[in-house]
Amino acid sequence: MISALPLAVRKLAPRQMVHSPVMFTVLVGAALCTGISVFRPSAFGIAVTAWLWLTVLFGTLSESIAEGRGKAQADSLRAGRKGLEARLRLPDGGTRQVPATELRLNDVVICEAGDVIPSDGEIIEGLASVDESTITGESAPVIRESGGDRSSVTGGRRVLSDRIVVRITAEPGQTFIDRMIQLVEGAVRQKTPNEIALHVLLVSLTIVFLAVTMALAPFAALAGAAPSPIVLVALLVCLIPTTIGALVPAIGIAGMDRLVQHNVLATSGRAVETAGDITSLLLDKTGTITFGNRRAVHFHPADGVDRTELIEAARLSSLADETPEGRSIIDLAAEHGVQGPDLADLERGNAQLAVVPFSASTRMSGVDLDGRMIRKGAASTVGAFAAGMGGGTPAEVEQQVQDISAQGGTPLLVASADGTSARVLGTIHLADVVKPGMQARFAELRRMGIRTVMITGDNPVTAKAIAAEAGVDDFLAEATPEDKLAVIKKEQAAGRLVAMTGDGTNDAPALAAADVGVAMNSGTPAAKEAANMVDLDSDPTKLINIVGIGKQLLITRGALTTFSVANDVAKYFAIVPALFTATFPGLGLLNIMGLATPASAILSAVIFNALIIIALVPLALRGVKYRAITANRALARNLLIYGLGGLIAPFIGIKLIDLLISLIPGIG
Ligand SMILES: Nc1ncnc2c1ncn2[C@@H]1O[C@H](COP(=O)(O)OP(=O)(O)OP(=O)(O)O)[C@@H](O)[C@H]1O
Ligand SMILES: [K+]
Ligand SMILES: [Mg+2]
Repeated sequence: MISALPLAVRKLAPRQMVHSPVMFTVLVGAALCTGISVFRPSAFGIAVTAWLWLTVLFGTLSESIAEGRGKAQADSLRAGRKGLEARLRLPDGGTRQVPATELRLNDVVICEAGDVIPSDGEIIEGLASVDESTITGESAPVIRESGGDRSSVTGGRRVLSDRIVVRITAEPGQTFIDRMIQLVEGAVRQKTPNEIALHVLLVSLTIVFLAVTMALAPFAALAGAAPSPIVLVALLVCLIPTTIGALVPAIGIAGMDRLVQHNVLATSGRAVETAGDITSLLLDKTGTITFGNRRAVHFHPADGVDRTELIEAARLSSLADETPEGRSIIDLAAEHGVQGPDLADLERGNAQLAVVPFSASTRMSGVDLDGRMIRKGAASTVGAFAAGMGGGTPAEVEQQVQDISAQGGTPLLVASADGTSARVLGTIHLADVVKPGMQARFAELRRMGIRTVMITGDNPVTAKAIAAEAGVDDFLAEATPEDKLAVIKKEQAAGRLVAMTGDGTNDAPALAAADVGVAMNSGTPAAKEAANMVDLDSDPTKLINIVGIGKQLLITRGALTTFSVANDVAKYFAIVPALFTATFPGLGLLNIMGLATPASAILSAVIFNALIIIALVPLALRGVKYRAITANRALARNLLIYGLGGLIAPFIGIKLIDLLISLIPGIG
């Protein structure tokens, strides 16, 4: 608290204060009372003035305590980057050592085992194991490689083995760590829609109570008991919602901090709050529910096809395939002793070569080589390709496809055609592994009332097997990027709030359209750019924590608003009767508090009003405990606890302070 003081004092500048109209009103009141106290000093006036200043200071203090915690996080992030150097690749092929902070978009750098990756980027060549341990986590080596959906790297992580060539994807100051630093320091905090709504409420209440207080003066004057300006200011400050006005920034900052502690980076507070109301979660399969290192494990030739012929065709179709799947096929072929020729050999031999790259829409890849069309891909599309040229898919191949799919593997059909006829040569078995612990985590999401749907480009049988193994509620197979987007639009049209988790470039449109888009940190730069959150642990069930944080944020703000407003109402009934009992003896009946004097009643209320801010700072930072109950029940519970608590607290607090004050001579 002490270390947050200097910042709190700096925040007292009027330019900063206008952002919070409630606290700005208190600031103006404090200044007014200071002026009056200078010209007409009284013990009461000076005491009230001092406590008004303390009220403003406690307000800025709560905010700077929250920011201070973020700053400590930010400093440790910065420290990790200090003096970081990069090996920049020059146009002539040589390299030069430059400070990491000078790297620009599209620069190409080289990282070898032991190097710290200087900035965010995409691997364009090579494969490496990278220590993805995050700010809070422990060491977690993962494989990153060019070509597929696991191609992005984050600045500040260490390469553990091998060598990669990385194209920088972030301008200086725009990297992940930079954005995280800005976020935790509160520099880019924009008001969320909920915060704006609350802001409007607070401004309205302030205006209403300003009018009430001003109206009180002439009425009281008519009755011959004109209150002094200091009393009026004190009354106003007690009535306007200072508690919540002071704590709102701290609540928001604390929510963002909690997210960073869970290794989630959010680009907006809005997404975090929306997460609290999510009812459906759509997930990509490969790389999100599974690890995404889909590798070829087996070649199954069709009856009458030589195994080597299948392997050679599979290998040719993958020569120019930059995806990890494609490269794993080349590797498996080599294990079977099938090696040359490679692309360069073919070009040197003047072969007629056209590459057909893989796309998630065609679900197929391959080459056209000297009039021969070699394709591999999803059974449905390659089957249709062969059928188009009169080549049927043999029954045993169909069976093989079913068998691989039933095990949760991805079958790729290999076919070869020459323009007049086509043959299906066999299948390649791609295997992938479901990330551990998914079942229990998806069950937890179900308990929270969130429906999980896996959307995959894979075939329905594979999708069904993986869906069952992971324990999602539903799945959609053979989905194109457009289908993924359409599912989100449909859910949203039905009035549901949708979260999407994905890792691939083909997930980017859906990630952007979803109310909450969470990209896996292992994913492509496009996916991470489109999403409004990135999970550094690449855990698709992290949404459980995100939802919890979102709900907690909303509940905390709601609870403290209820408390604050109830508090102000109670203060009104505690001090107004005490103020006018002398003038209107009838009000004596209402003066149940039996406060010592009108002056000590006012001062006690002002002191209570200031102290309650400090008393609630820990709750604002920690957050009100979130339980998995429905929103209505949570609301009812909070109204009861914080509403009732807010009504009762001032009566007790003010009475106690009044007792203490009445012991001090000179006031009242
Ligand atoms: N390199 C490749 N060459 C040919 N076909 C491929 C290749 N990679 C994948 N496929 C086929 O295309 C289908 C869809 O591709 P992919 O799995 O990338 O789509 P997706 O929509 O991202 O789904 P997922 O949820 O599995 O990530 C795969 O199921 C597979 O049949
Ligand atoms: K108040
Ligand atoms: Mg994918």
